[in-house]
Amino acid sequence: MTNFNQLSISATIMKALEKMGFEEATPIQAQTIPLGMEGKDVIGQAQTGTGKTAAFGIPMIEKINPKERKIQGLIVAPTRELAIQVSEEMHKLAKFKGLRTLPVYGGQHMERQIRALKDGPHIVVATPGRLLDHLRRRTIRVDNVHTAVLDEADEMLNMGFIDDIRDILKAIPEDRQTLLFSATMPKEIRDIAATLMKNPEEVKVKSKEMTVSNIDQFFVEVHEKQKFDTLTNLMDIHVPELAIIFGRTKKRVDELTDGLQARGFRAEGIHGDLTQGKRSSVLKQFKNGRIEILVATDVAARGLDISGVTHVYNFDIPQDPESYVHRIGRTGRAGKTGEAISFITPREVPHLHLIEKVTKSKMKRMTAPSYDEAKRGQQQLTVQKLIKTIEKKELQDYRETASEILDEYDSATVVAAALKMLTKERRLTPVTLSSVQPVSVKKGGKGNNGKFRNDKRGGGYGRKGKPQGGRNRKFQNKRNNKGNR
Ligand SMILES: Nc1ncnc2c1ncn2[C@@H]1O[C@H](COP(=O)(O)OP(=O)(O)OP(=O)(O)O)[C@@H](O)[C@H]1O
Ligand SMILES: [Mg+2]
Repeated sequence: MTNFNQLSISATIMKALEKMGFEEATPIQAQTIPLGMEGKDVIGQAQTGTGKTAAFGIPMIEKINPKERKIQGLIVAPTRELAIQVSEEMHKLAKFKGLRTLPVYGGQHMERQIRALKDGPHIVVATPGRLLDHLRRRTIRVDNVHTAVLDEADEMLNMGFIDDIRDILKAIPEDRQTLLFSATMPKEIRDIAATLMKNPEEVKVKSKEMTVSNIDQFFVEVHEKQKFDTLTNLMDIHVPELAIIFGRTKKRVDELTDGLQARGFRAEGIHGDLTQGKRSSVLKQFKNGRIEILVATDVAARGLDISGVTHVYNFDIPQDPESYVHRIGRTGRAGKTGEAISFITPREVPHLHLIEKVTKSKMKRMTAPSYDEAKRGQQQLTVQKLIKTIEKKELQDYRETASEILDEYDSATVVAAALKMLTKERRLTPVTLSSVQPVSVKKGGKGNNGKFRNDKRGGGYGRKGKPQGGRNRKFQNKRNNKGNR
């Protein structure tokens, strides 16, 4: 274990780390902060939830001159929610140094954003689409940027983004320092990455598996038509504190959310077709526990750090092993434990093995619970509610009626009736989802290691409307397809 004070970090950042409760540096932080502070280009790979944000954030902050009110650090992240979160973490790390950090993302009011930019932030955390819009309009100047970071680098260098990222990096002075971080880095993408950097140092935190060991991984083999009942049965038994359920498409997420609500779960969906206002409010409700289940497309798969997520359900198994790694990584963060449960239809079994092979981890078989087992789980929940009410001791007004009924019936019968009334029998609300095709292993048997997907860009990234390439052809938008997340 490495102490932060062994890493020559300046006093203002040390103060921030103390305030944030960081006692020791994580392995990726211990290995990349010194390289970053030397000015080296770094490709950093470490498992989900192991503190990559501070690993690139600290060296960036160290290099920034607070007196110069120009953008000196630029971080690009694939989704709006992640840009906001990274910006918040950077703000916490940099506040005693007096740095200003601004998130810039699609779906936000352009005029308001331009005003905030005029305020002179030192660090900007942006999504690629909106950043390019600003570069085209010349409302963001990156001539003074000396540190550029691609968070979720492999995702950003996928087919759908690569041209945008190239254009962004071309606008930044060449003598910049470039830092690329992710939990996954397929070789093909690493090769592309190297072309954008100067003699990058590669740091890969050694571990046998791509996934963290504090996530217990399970799979349930289940026919498509039984998936939904199995899901609600499982949740009645697991009783997650907070759970994320991943579905394959936006429509799927909408249907799942409706179905879960109909069965009495506090669930909301998040995907790229929702307004930014809705996306933000859903995430806020989830973070403060007002909703207990977040149903999401892959738009929520990467980077999001929400404490209290105890369970991740892959209602639909993801196509790419990388996506699997990131999705399940929403639990088991910063040393906490979590469970990941993936639903596999019988035809998807080969795909399960592919994911296990690429991620070098094993999923244990979990049997689908029976309805009776789930019903016991539901009753336990009701019992807990009942006990809470008993402990509140505000029952005086009910005692007389209670003793009257106990004169006529025995106490077990009365309690059983109360439990029945208070327990929502979920089975009584039938839910049918539109059918979907099973995922299949791609030709060649090796699968698609997360590379070169061009079928799901757009929706999650907030690019709405036409490109505005007129002013500056260099920043012409080449991508305008509608994604499925
Ligand atoms: N040294 C540390 N000590 C304690 N907690 C830390 C430390 N570094 C980071 N954390 C906390 O750990 C959590 C995960 O960090 P972070 O989001 O940076 O992980 P990540 O590696 O980027 O994960 P992902 O691959 O999912 O993006 C955050 O809540 C962060 O504040
Ligand atoms: Mg991260």
